[in-house]
Amino acid sequence: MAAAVTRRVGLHVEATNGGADDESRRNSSAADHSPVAKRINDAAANAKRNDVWVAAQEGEMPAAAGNSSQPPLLFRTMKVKGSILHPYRFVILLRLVAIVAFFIWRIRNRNRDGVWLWAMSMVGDVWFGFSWVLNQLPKLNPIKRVPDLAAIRDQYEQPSASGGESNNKLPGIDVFVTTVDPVDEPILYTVNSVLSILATDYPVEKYACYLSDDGGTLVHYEAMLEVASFARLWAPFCRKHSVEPRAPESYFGVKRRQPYTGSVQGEFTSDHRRMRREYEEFKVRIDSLFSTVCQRSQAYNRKHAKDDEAGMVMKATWMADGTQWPGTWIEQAENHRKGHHAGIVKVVLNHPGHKPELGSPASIDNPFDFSNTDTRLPMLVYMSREKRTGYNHQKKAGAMNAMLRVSALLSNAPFLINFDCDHYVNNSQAFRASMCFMLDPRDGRNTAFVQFPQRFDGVDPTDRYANHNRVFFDGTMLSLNGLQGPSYLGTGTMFRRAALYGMEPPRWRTTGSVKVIDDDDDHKGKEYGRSTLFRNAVLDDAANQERSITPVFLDDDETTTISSEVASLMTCAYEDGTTWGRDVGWVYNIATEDVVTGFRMHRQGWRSMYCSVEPAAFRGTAPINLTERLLQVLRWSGGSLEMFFSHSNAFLAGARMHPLQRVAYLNMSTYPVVTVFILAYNLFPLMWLVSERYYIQRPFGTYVLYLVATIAMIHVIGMFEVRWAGITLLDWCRNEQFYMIGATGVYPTAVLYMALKLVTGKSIHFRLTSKQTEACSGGDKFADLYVVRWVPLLVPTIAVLAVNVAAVGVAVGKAATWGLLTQQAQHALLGMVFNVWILVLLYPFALGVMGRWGKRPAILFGVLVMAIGAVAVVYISFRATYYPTGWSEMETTSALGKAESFF
Ligand SMILES: O=c1ccn([C@@H]2O[C@H](COP(=O)(O)OP(=O)(O)O[C@H]3O[C@H](CO)[C@@H](O)[C@H](O)[C@H]3O)[C@@H](O)[C@H]2O)c(=O)[nH]1
Ligand SMILES: [Mn+2]
Repeated sequence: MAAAVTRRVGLHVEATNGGADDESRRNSSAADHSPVAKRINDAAANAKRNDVWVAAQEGEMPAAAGNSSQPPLLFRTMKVKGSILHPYRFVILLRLVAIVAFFIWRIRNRNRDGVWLWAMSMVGDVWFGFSWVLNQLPKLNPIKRVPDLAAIRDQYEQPSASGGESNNKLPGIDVFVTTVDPVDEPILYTVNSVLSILATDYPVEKYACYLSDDGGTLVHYEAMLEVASFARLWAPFCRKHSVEPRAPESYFGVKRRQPYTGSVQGEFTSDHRRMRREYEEFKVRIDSLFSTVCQRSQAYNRKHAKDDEAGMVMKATWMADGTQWPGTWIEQAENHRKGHHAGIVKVVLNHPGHKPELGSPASIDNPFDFSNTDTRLPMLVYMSREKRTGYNHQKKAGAMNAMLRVSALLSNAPFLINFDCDHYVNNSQAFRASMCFMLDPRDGRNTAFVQFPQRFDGVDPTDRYANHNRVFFDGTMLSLNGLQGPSYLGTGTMFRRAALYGMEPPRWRTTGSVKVIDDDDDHKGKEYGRSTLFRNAVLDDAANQERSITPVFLDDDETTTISSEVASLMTCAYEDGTTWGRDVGWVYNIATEDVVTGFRMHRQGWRSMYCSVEPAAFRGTAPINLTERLLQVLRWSGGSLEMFFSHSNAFLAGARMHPLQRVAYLNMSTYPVVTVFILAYNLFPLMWLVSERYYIQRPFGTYVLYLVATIAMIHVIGMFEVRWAGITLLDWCRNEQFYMIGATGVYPTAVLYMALKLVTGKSIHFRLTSKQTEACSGGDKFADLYVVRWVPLLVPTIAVLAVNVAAVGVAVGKAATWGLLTQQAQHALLGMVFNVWILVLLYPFALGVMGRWGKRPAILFGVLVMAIGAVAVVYISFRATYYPTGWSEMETTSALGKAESFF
């Protein structure tokens, strides 16, 4: 019943949003023709939507030079309307008062017997209260910002009168995609990610796409060659018919197609059909790459073995042009294995030049008529940094830093966007949308990064393990957006290159110049490394933030110097003796590089912006397998504690960080500690199993009353957040449940890990989150949900489950022994409410460890009832055997509980 209600609320909210989407989609198609009309429409749409959010004023306008008019604002700011915001803040205040009163009351009513228990629980409660404050304070002022695509078009993209080179002033963007393994991170995701980037709606000559392959596998490189050739059809097709999304797998997977918004509807159906066939063939080619490479290599190896006098069979992996692949080989060999191979850069697609190139009309060879469509493609680069044994490669952060340097020489865009290989561009206006924040006349120059929410495909419909994480992506992030800005979340983020280089934000620069521009060459060498070309690129970056990209053609003979310089930028040794990984680039020596990298920028005084658009800008995949999900949360919580014990501790942030932003970071780096107390409380019923006499606090009735009140208030606050964040009740419940699952099983491990690291100085290796693969699931889309992989991480939560089931059993047993109306039974039942609540929270976990049986929750309930019944029976018979004449403790207990007349 409850589930049905939730579902209905969910549907309702979705329907409302869906309506708004249609509205904005219609608007965006009209926008190309009339920006003014769009803005009017937008305002109307907003008026309809503003039952929660209302317009707000933000920032000072820069003084207009002379009599010229003010530059237009590129985004609008919204705040939560007063009738929701004020009561929300009031309840928070009320709860603050309540917990203070609670502590005072507890101290006044100290237990004289069992002080140790009382004191321990007191420490726990103080921590609960404190961490709640850390979590709640930064949420007082949520802000939403809406990019104005029409305004940025008006200002930066005037069509040129002559129709030749466009008069487009949008700055350049380097797009980074990281991958490691073509199997663990299915190559189909990676090629879709790159295709969606190549086909996105941003001027092609103004962005470049880089794929970093940490595995150094030939299959990845050849996949990029296939992508480049397929994109010659795919990108013009997307442009011609304005299709969305532009990742083919999702595009063809969409059930309900959007209304057509292109300009040649007549040709759409046949183009679409042909394109689908092309894509199917493309997928077959990608699938067969593994065997193609293998067979080719075998053939070459046999041939060379014949040529070779000694007849030695080589085990090399060969490229199509008959040369050996410099990266890792299928059969491992010296210098060609994982973690030990040369660096590789290959420009797969060169910079396209500035003039649009229309395609040809349909012909026998080419069934698509692209005669009115620009067929150019942006620059595409494959790279794999050098790896050597004995070096710490710093995982993703190391890969990102290598890309940051290499791209500085090849295209040097002032902005960059980074994606994990399992994320793709879902809304082709996304790049432009984030640019609205970077170029806004108010505080754009001080904006280091624009973070988009992460949205996921392939999550089971009820989102058992809270993969969508809407409470975080829509609640927490909008709150930070009202402070200094959202934290960096690792993927779907646009950066200002200068901020990654560790430069100061303009508003904090004392002179007009930037830190990097000083003539002390030695100093720069220490910061950025030896490469002069790279240091010059850094200077260029500091000088001009609105530049286009500066293409370099690696194949050119004159650019051999650049080639060798690029090679040196990718070596392991390049960073030796520099500040890479600390003051420059992505931050090292931590399990999660993302939050700390953003933190470094915030402490320098940069701000960040949250950009949530409809339809979602980017989408990705998330682990729906319980073990995978828990391991992911383990890495995050471990990384968060590491952050606390590092130079990135929030207390050390310095004066430029917004005070509440600092509180938020403190919360982000201490939250797993709560597990100590949660575990203690959750396992406490164990004591009730042994004896009746343990009380945390007396008078027990008042204590419970306080608990119920403070917990209820958390939920009331939660309901306000559900309302302003625009999420569903289900999202919220899942979040509560997964919090408990994490806090009982994962956080203890994280705390232990951190303690070990502090003592031994050694950190543990976290593995890659493996992505779900439909291929191995035999048709069941959510098969991963039903696979249990046993890891020690599961044990504490199972223990908590068992203890609480037993406690319910004992409570039932007591009620049966003493009769419902006795005080013993009432206390037991009251305690039981707590146990049942824990069980409800852990319900998804229980389903998860059941594996395939979890498909039928009825079985779980059956087992539960039996277990509870069994414990109850054991209790009753135990009582009957040892206290056959009645309860000797009865008098003691009621004597102790004089003040418990409440019940
Ligand atoms: O040695 C490595 C290891 C990882 N990666 C890439 O890093 C990304 C993230 O790794 P993954 O294992 O998928 O982590 P997730 O848990 O899925 O990622 C989340 O958490 C990470 C921080 O722990 C963030 O960096 C990610 O952006 C965020 O999506 C992937 O693209 C990998 O290909 C590398 O390039 N080199
Ligand atoms: Mn991921």
